[in-house]
Amino acid sequence: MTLLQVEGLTKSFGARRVLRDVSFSIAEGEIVGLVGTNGAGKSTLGDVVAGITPADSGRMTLLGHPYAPLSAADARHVGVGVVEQLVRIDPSLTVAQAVFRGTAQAGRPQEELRRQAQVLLAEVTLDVDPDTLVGELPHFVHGLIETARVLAEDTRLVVLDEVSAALLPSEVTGLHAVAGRLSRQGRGVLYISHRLPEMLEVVDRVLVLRDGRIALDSPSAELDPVRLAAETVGEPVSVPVRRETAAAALKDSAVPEEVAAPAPARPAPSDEVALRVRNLRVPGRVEGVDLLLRRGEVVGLTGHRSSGVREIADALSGELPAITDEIELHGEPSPDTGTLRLPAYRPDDDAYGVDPGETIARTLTQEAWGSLTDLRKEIATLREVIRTVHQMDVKTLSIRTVFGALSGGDQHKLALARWMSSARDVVVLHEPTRGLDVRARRQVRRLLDDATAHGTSVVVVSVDPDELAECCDRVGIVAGGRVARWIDTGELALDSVRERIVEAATAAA
Ligand SMILES: Nc1ncnc2c1ncn2[C@@H]1O[C@H](COP(=O)(O)OP(=O)(O)OP(=O)(O)O)[C@@H](O)[C@H]1O
Repeated sequence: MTLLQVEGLTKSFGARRVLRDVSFSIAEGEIVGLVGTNGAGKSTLGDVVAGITPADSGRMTLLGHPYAPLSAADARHVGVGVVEQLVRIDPSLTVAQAVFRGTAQAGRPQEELRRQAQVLLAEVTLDVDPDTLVGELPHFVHGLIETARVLAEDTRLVVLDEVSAALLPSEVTGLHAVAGRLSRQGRGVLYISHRLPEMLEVVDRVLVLRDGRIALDSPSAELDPVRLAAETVGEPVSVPVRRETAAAALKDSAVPEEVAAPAPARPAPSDEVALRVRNLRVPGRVEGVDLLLRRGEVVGLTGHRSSGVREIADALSGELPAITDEIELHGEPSPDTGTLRLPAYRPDDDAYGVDPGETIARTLTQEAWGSLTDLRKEIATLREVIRTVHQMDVKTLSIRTVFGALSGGDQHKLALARWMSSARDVVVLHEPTRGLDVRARRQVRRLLDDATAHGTSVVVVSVDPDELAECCDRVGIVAGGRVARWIDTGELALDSVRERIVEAATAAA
């Protein structure tokens, strides 16, 4: 039976028309994927379904009854729940309080809530004590706590907005198990994601939102990741390749040419050593890591939450005190073997360290703006802003739009572009393509290409095997505070790199 029927939805923000005549349905027990480029309107559509944002026109029915929620609470009341994309839970709550906040069970005795929370957290594969304060946990857990909260409610339809974006493959498997369970219980799931290969493993059907309309409504069995990526952007997509000729890479891949075009191959990094670290230790957490980074090289690091990968990254950027036997920078031994202070980009940090109320123009020119003294300089600066907005394909009508009104992916792209513009030498990037669509991933790769061509070397720390496969020359799998294995990505097709990373990370866990 049809659970949700959506007909002719439209939605605009000011002059920006985001949804145009959107119609689709979700059957009971169906998991429906929703994909689209950054700013295509996926979250807006999810928010309309979940009562967070009202549509301008159109109608919805839930199990055949008219459904026009006035708020998220209203939607929850009739069984529609949502895990929002950039959810930030009050850090002063305990995990158990967070799971049950706003639910019918909230008033029950604490001990009972604790026990129930434990069961729900296990279901979403979150191994934390329910008494822990939310503020003490890394940001990726917020989405999982919210998912546990949706499970605690008697939900008929769940909107999962990019919950998987920050998760390891094993955690994504856990999330998919939850979606599968909801489906077997006859509930519906609207699953929003940019991680297409993983998404195709769990959904029954896929909707592609393009130019505000449903451009494709197809059973997932008829799609593969590259074809779906091409449908998402409405043109052939580039298949990233490195250190081999682009044409050869495409010839060897199983992807038909009408949906895939090769990206220009990046030059191989030079032999010059940019950074060599011997025997890096963080007592009790990192056991002795040797790291060699050549000039212009991109090296990935990944591993399970308790593997020590985060600690290695924190030691590299000086957030954790580390001990080393030797640090060599550009062939010169560093006199100070304990101090590494590589600049690090983290998308979680205070929403990119950017004021969401500031305009795009001001965000991108934070320093230059205040010091501008002549018109020519001012024009050149604004040109540069417009160039970046175009280059990163940010969907906005004006550079005076406030940063916080941009879609999640567009915010991330601009924040990264701003950060990379001053990146020099050796830097650490955490999850540089998280939440980005296939075209935006290519733009980030171009940012990396530009930076590495100018001699910058990059350490990418990531949970996403596709991101690592696309961006890195080598990937280190971390386990037990050491790099257990290096995977050289240069000679391999993307799919095999991805497979090897997942396989090695699973074996090392
Ligand atoms: N409250 C708002 N005010 C103004 N514009 C908004 C608002 N919310 C969304 N928009 C605009 O609507 C468009 C669609 O945004 P939405 O967040 O739905 O995109 P999305 O497909 O979820 O993107 P992403 O993949 O980047 O998360 C964007 O251009 C965004 O700037």
